[in-house]
Formats: sequence, C-alpha cells, structure tokens
Amino acid sequence: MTVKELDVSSNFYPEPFPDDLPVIDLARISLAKLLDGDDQEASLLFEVCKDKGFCYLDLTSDEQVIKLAKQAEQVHQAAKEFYSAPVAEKRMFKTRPPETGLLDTGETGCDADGNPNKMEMVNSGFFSGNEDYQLPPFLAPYETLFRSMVRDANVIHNVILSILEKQLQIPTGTFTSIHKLTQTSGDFLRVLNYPVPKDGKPHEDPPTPPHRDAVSVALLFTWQGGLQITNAPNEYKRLDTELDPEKSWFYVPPVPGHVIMNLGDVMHIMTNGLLNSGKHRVVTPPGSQGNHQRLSVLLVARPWENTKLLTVESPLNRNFIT
Ligand SMILES: O=C(O)CCC(=O)C(=O)O
Ligand SMILES: [Fe+2]
Repeated sequence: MTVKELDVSSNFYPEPFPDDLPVIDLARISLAKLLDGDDQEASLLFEVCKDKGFCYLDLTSDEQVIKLAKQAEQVHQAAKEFYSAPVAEKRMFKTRPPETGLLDTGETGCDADGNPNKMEMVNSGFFSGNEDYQLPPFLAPYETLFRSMVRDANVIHNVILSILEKQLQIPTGTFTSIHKLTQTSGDFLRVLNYPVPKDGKPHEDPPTPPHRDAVSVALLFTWQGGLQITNAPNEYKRLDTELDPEKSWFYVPPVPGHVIMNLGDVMHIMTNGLLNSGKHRVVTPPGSQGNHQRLSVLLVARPWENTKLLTVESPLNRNFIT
C-alpha cells in the first residue's frame, strides 16, 4: 500500500492548512529505514529525541506500517459515529475500573446539555496485561480494530526504544523489556474529539493546554492543524501557558502518510534529561479548518507498572543534571 491509497479526500483533510502561519519544520524519519537498520536514520532519530523530542515518522514506504495509518483513518470514521452517541451513553464509559470518567472533559467544561465545549476523549486501556477489559456498547464494534492498532503501534514503539538503547550505549532490553504488550501497564489508545466552537471563533484557551506526555513514546494521527510545540526555553518544570509567550508556539501540521512521534516524561526521567519530553498543546484548528470537528488518534507506550523510574547509566548521560 502506498500513500496514494490513503484517503486524502475531504473526509479526512477538510481544508488545506493555511500557508501564512508559523510552522515548525520537523524532521521526517523513515520507519522503513529504521526497520532496515539504517545507521544514518537511527542517528537522526536520536538527534531529534535529544532536541525537540518530536518528529514525523514516514509510514509510506512499508506495506506493513502504512496499515497503521489506514487503520487510524478507520478510527477517524468510527469516531465521527461514536462521538455522536448521546452524552449519557458516552458518560457510562469508564477508563479503568474503579476510575471514573472515561469520557474525560477535563478542564474544558460542558454546556447545559452535558456536551463538551472544547474537547472530549476516550481512552481504551483494555490491553497490556488487561485482556478482560470490556469496551462499552458504543465502542464494542471497534474492538478488533483497536486491538490490532495497539499491537502494531507496540512494534513501532519498540523499534524506537531499541534504537535509543543502541544510541545511548546501554544494554539491549533496558527499555524494550519493560514495554511488552503482555505486561500490565498504562498503555492506551486515545481518540480525541474537538467540536467546532459554538460561537464560530477560535477558543481563547487551548482545548488541550500545554503539557508533556506522561508516557514513554507517543504516536499521534491527526488530520487538521491545531497541535503546536514551543521553542521557549526548555525548562522542564514550566507548564504554565504564561511562561510560553504566544509567539513561541509553532504549528505541527499533519502530513499524509506520516504519524507524529514524540517522547514522553518516562524517557526524560530514565535518561536524566538527555532525551526531551516535548511540551505541546492543541489550539482550535487554524483558519477555515476551525469550521470542522477535529479528531485525533493517539497510541502510547508506558512501562510495565512495577518499573522503578530510575536513571539508566549511559556513557552519554553521566554529567547530565535535571
Ligand atoms: O489531540 C491532539 O492532537 C493531541 C492530544 C495530546 O497531546 C494528548 O492527548 O496528550
Ligand atoms: Fe499530549
């Protein structure tokens, strides 16, 4: 399958990304080359992980991996359906018993009918050592699809983790042995829905506020702009929007056939700050893209839940101070 076979029609990319906005030119790394053991591509990945902690992974030249992009499109289509379910039905969805609120509206609030103002999400945490997890009726038809994506994403997560092991000159398995699908962990597949603003104007506060991901590796499929990363000084503890001036934020536009990869806090902690957990946020899609519901699909790896998050000794990180 090639990128041409991905549906880049109006269903998925309703409007072009405006061409007059600050955009970050992230590296595009070929997953096929990484799978082939290409040293140059592996070094580029390592540089990206030490620097912005974000890149595009090109899925187009490998039949097996482009499947994941195709499946993300299927989830996109499914999400259009399942997010239109009555809010009462969606609210019955629980993340992981006994936690409540699988339909998590977080800080973004709801209108008088209980519909989210800015963003809603479902996190499916049935995998990774939790095979008995039951999806609620409105998601049950997609279980096979979700499980298949989670398996395929786990392969990619581990390709990245094993390259990072080599580049850091640490024992093989240091990261990969704690990211197996059979181990109980907080891995999840998340589908996010950003409804069109009711007043037709971009939200003043970002629907997904600035944050770093509390994960090891994240893979994000999205079809509209809105995701931004900052070039403000990379001080790990600064999460407050006011500390990152508006002009420091740059869009990460979606690229067909590519998935956005970022590292999370686990990799930052285990490398004593050598690898970057990139700060990001999501604003209302720019320009006329804002007239369309924005959907995204996130697949994350987290370590086995008994893992102690200690710094791994590497010849490269001895002198690094968090
Ligand atoms: O919706 C997106 O594009 C990104 C969401 C995100 O950053 C997250 O859920 O951690
Ligand atoms: Fe995030």
